[in-house]
Amino acid sequence: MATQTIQTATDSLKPYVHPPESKEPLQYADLIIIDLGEFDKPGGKERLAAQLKDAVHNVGFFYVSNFGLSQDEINRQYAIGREFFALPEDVRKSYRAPLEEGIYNGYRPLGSIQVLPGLWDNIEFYNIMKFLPQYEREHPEIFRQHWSEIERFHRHVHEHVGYKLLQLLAIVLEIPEDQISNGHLYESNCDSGLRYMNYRARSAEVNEQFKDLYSRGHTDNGTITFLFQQPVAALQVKKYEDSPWEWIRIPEGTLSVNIADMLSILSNGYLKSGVHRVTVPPKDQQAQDRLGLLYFIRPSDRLTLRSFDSPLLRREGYYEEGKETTIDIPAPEWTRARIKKNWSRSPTDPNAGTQMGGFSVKHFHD
Ligand SMILES: O=C(O)CCC(=O)C(=O)O
Ligand SMILES: [Fe+2]
Repeated sequence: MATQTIQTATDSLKPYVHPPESKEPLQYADLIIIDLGEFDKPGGKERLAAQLKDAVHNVGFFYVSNFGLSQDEINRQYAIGREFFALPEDVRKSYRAPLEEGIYNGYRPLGSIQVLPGLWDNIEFYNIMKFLPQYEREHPEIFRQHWSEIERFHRHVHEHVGYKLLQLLAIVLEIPEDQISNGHLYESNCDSGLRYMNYRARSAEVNEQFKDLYSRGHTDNGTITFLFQQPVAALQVKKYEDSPWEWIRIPEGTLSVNIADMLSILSNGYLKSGVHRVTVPPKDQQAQDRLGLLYFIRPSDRLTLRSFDSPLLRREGYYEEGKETTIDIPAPEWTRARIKKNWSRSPTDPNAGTQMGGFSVKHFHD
């Protein structure tokens, strides 16, 4: 995607200005940065894959730089999100997604889920699924006004950033380079999408009741998650089983990436689904709402849900002939089943999870 300024004379979108960073001394996680500018250079992919190997096996989180979107292009998406969340609640709710079917296409209202028993979340988001006829639905004017710009952004994240990372993972696993990306083609059926996300600030008393949590420790559904840079600290990662929760500070010009459950399932746990949670921001940031921008890549019905037969996994003892994981259902059904579960699980169930096709994932890690 070109880095030209898209603002036109007729464009009424007011620029988005991010709030200042926290001045508090926070323990930030040290994560590697993968420079996608190297990807097309001779030997570049192989060098990047070698650099990535430890992070995707042991941590599940890393950053990427030079991913082909300018700060201006990203900030315009934040500005669109800001306008949407400023709409009256009844208008936002009139675009509700079919959540009970496990589909995030449209609005997910504030307070949909109990974080702790009796305590409803302060999260709302709006997802735009792929720009394909099967995902069309009514959208608020603010999105329609910028529809082609959102489509370019959406496709770029999926087809350029996403495909490249899925190729690097295939190189790490020593399987054909396009094997994973072919199961995630933009034109295929899957529930990937761009998410504008808003956490409404709560009072100090309410934060205390929630044990300072915005969302509990979890791994993500789907294949891979991208989180665009913004300065309000709240996301924390648990790098290793025995490490403390550390804050994520996404450096300017980088994107945070986490490995999600499907890659962990298909690699029999070799690829680590990154464990993270969202807490109340530090004191100097907690009075304001927190606007986020994310893109979720989910597996398509073209992805065969069978363990990757990878020389690396064989060598490392993660693949045993005859004991491969095989899930005999289309991948989008798997990811929808997990979302559906959010509407039926009990907030007091510490072992909430999704089981299907002989495989299960835990919903909480805290
Ligand atoms: O808002 C964030 O920083 C992370 C959100 C998240 O973990 C999620 O939506 O799965
Ligand atoms: Fe998450």
